[in-house]
Amino acid sequence: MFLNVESVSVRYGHRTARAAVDAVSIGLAAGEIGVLLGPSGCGKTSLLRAVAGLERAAAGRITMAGRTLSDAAAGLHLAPETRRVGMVFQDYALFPHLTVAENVGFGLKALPRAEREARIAAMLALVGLGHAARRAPHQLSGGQQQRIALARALAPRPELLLLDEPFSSLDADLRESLAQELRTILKDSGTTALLVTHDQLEAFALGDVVGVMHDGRLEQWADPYTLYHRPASRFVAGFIGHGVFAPARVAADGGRPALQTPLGALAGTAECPLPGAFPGDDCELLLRADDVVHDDTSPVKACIERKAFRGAEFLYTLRLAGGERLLAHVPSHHDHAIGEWIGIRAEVDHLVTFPREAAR
Ligand SMILES: Nc1ncnc2c1ncn2[C@@H]1O[C@H](COP(=O)(O)OP(=O)(O)OP(=O)(O)O)[C@@H](O)[C@H]1O
Repeated sequence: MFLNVESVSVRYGHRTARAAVDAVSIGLAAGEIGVLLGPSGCGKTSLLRAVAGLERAAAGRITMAGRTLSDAAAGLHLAPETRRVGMVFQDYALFPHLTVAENVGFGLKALPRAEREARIAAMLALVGLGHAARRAPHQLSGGQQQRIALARALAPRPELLLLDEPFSSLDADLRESLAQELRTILKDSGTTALLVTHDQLEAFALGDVVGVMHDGRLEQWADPYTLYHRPASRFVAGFIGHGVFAPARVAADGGRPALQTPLGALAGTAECPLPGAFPGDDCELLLRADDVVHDDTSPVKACIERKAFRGAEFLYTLRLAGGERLLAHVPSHHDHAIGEWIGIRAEVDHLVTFPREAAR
């Protein structure tokens, strides 16, 4: 791997304080985009800052392209400016008294003038703002300023680009288009990048690999498809997408093993074998809103408790006769009233089960 973060911990204050980052390991291949995702306070920014060298790792090692950047056991900690790492922060902090071109050229002072100007022009072209070179930052929109911040960070050819919530001060529409653009720019320039966000759509739009953090720990480090369809923990399953945990039981269905669920028996497949030994064969099945299909011919009926319009679809909150609650995405031309009973069935491609939690 190009970037290796090995069992890194970050602690603020006393050695015995709870770790903000607790023995986290991740790796990125050259040119890959990694995203750290998780709720506020889970430690994403602290991990990013440890990679940047802005925080000292209390334990673990960080290496990049064969160089050791941090090694807590050996007491080694390279200063941020010697790590060949570029950074883009949330508040894009362009220098207001410099032009756009001067901002982009800020880290290139050591280059001969002609080379420097060529690099500035190339970076401005990369972010689609070649025409804005002579403007002042305040003459640009928020999204344009953030693209200049990106050009400025990429100009000195960092080996790794770190981005901390780069779009959080922008409005939702702009965020989505910039996320797509950012991915194209990073891929076109072959940049290896690690980005922090709490927005899962942004993480999925950008990341080749996404890490979900919770209470300082890394719960899973995987591609977006795997995170969604094969969450490794109950926390990841609950944090990503819409879904519920339905009580289920491993039992025989006409002699074949099956999972008995409130929506009927579901058979395992070679790809998704039925779970092995749950105590008493009881477990909980993750049922995502897109695993539950509206079907008037189904014998299973559910009452609509709530519905949220999402344009192309509704997100229905449903209650079965037995009291279990489910979520379902239903095309928005199926506009049923709250309180109405509709037919539903399960269409589950991936059986994801967890041990049943006693207190639930
Ligand atoms: N400089 C600091 N001094 C003391 N504690 C800190 C410091 N920075 C962060 N923490 C604590 O470390 C934990 C992780 O914080 P961190 O900022 O890394 O989380 P985060 O996931 O990036 O959160 P957010 O999305 O809100 O920025 C939190 O409990 C936070 O209060």
